[in-house]
Amino acid sequence: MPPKGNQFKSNSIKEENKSGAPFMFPKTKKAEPKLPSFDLQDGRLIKITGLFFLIICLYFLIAFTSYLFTWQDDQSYVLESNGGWSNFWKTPQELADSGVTNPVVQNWLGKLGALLSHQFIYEWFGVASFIFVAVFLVIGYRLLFKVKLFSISKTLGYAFFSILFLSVAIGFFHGWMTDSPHYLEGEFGFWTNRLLDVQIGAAGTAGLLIFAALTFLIIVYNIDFKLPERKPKAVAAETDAVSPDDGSASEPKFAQNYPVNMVLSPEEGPAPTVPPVTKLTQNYPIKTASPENEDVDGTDQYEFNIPKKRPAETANAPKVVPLAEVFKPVVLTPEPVLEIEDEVQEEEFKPEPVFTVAKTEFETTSNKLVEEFGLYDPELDLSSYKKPTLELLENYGPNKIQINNEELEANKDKIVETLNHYNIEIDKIKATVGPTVTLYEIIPAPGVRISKIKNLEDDIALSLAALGIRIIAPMPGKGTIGIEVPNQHPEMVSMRSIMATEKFQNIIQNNTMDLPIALGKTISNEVYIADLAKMPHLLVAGATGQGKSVGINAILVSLLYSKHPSQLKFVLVDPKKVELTLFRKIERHFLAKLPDEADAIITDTKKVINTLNSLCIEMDQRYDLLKDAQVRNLKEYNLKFVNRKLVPTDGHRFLPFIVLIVDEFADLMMTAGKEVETPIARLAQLARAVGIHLVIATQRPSVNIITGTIKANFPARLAFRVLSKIDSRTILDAGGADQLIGRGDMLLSTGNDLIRLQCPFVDTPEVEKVSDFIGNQRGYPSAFLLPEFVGEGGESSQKEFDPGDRDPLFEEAAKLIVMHQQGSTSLIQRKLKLGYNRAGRIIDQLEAAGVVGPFEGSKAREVLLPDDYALEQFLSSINSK
Ligand SMILES: Nc1ncnc2c1ncn2[C@@H]1O[C@H](COP(=O)(O)OP(=O)(O)OP(=O)(O)O)[C@@H](O)[C@H]1O
Repeated sequence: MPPKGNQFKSNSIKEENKSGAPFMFPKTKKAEPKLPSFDLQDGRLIKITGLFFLIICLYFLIAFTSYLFTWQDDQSYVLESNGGWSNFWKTPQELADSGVTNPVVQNWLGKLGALLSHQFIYEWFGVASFIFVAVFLVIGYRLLFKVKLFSISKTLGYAFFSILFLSVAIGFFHGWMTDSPHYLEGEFGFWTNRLLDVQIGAAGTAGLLIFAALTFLIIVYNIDFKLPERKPKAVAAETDAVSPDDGSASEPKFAQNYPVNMVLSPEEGPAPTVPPVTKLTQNYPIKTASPENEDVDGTDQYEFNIPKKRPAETANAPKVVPLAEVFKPVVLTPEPVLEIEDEVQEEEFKPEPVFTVAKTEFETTSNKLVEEFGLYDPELDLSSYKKPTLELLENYGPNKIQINNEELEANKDKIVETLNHYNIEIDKIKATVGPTVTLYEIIPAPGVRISKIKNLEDDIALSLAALGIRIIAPMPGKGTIGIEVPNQHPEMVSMRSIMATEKFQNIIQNNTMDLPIALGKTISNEVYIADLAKMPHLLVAGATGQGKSVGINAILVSLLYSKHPSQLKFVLVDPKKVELTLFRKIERHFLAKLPDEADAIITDTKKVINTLNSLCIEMDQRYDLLKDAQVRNLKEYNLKFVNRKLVPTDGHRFLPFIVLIVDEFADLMMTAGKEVETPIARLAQLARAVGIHLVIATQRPSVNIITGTIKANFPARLAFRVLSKIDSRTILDAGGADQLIGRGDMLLSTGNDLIRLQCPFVDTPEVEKVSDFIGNQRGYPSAFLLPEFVGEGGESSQKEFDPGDRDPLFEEAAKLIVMHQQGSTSLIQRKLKLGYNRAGRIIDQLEAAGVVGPFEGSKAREVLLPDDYALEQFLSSINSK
């Protein structure tokens, strides 16, 4: 909404033009001195009007009261037949001539008092005219003292009805006694009754009056509640509770708010399961369900009837029940502000009470928004986006385990032989053929010590003449000893075969995992899919050429196949510069970057530090948003946002998951050390709840790279083949990774379990096709922008302002910012339709020039110029330089 000041300006310009006068800025008009004007907004006029009403009120009150005593004396003076109002100007002589028997008026307020009272009371509405006094009082009091006795509009409405109704009602009863109009009902009341009598008869008139009275009571009583189907009988019972001349009648007299978790509103329809509240005494605490409360004296308690019998029966024997018991059937929402309302009712009338659980104002607005616009759909911006298809991936091999019985037999024989050689007897042996290794499970004869078998690991490997034998003794949860022997012809697990499985497709379709990553096949040929969001971070290690990069590609591809660009963003760090370049094409869909960065894939160590720190800012901002939304994690937050319970005007936004992938962590640690370790450790410690997850890969899992701090925060670790047992221990806290066979053979440690997996293979051309497929679709205008981070000596810290070098839109941007008093880049971007980079440059210039303050993280920058005038002065000063 444009500011008011501008509206006034444009209005005044319009008026100038309408009248044909030459165009002038309103400023020039200021020169003419003006007399004080009494327009409607002037407080003095209002006060005078208020005073006038109060005087009139007093005048009428005295005149009317006097009329009750003096009307007979003044009758001949005020009668229409004797001259009526024209007598006001007549001399006593003239009055005598016109037949006035008593020319000296007795009314305490003289001729005018007598004439006015006669007009209002006798000729119009009878004693009901006193209601005018009340009306004038309410209006005058409000205008003069600015004190709201009652709502003026309601007062006028009720007064109008009451005057007419009372006049006719009094006329109806008085009509039985007299044949001529009387001051009690006035001529209006008298003649209306006559007319009604002729048309609908006395009974009809009585019916009409009752109907009018009840209608009035219904309207008055239900003024704040909707009850169109309210029975007249119910209203009849309420007559004691509401008085028609009570200006506050819109609220039931006995309504009180109590901090109990629900609203009892008898107006909203029947609820048969709930007993009626028969008595409600103010200012007493509500008793909780305890046996001693059941017999307490009714006057000190809130008592509720359980309608076990018909109302008439329960009226005689009301049973006191604790509030908690009465309200049992209602499912409560957490801590809404709730009220109990009741009314005084006659014994025989028992309306059926109704429970409604009050919705907070906030809930109702969000419900309204959802009704109007539907749920917020984050995918709408890129609604045409298509997820990559399976055809983009290659199908390697038959995808079926080829069981070579000869090999199996030979291996079994060798194992049995070797063990026998060491006097270890075997009861049973079972083989499970996996893609790369076959697991032989041995049940040793009773009495054989497991440690003995474990110690023979190398001997068995030697006798089997195979690399990569791993002995698992005992097999967790199985009571057997496992010997993993590599297959002579390992099978390649293609990414496509994993993606095509029902398991993966179900996960994608049913959204059962937030960040599903396909990690290949287990030793028993099961497809293994993990949820990165639950891990919540992943440390990947493996010697060079063992399949690490393929593994990272597999993780990226799994996520690209399962998520919409609005739900997920990657921050890609690739110090090796070549591994992740394939994903450059998906920048505008899936990548996040620093505001001023040209390239979304970060290869420079300095920029990595800035990006990691920026991610920490993003994390902190997200925590602030979560705190503000009173939720504990990203999922709950987004759910609230989708349900429109959080609105962008409060700074809320839909939060996509952010996955940080670092392909060569060792390189970073060597060049930047603590500068990298600190933000990584912070993110690893805290970022999971706000949807930021890390995948850190390293070739060298030595302790100076994977430090204690980092390791402690990465419970999930993935080891490809490493060169030494020590490396294996560093990464997995256990041996085994050194005995893997490479080419995607890996061990996944999830804290307790160690699972051997064959990583799915996805080749570079496949990745390229997938990124092409995504990149060729319509994307966002730019990559997802991370918060700005100004490091020491960073570009943004140069705050020299050169007026000659300013952007052509500098002035326009400055005006915009001063007008909105909001120093935000996105405002400039939006209003001037600029790209982020240019808008960012302008805001830097504005900062250097002193129009806005420094960057303040998530908040908009402070605007240092208060108004247009200051800006104009400022601009002319820099222009003159
Ligand atoms: N899951 C797999 N299935 C089959 N072969 C694989 C698999 N993973 C890797 N390989 C083979 O191993 C080779 C090396 O893999 P990759 O490039 O991933 O190694 P790396 O660990 O990333 O090496 P570096 O650290 O030097 O980049 C691949 O070219 C491929 O032939």
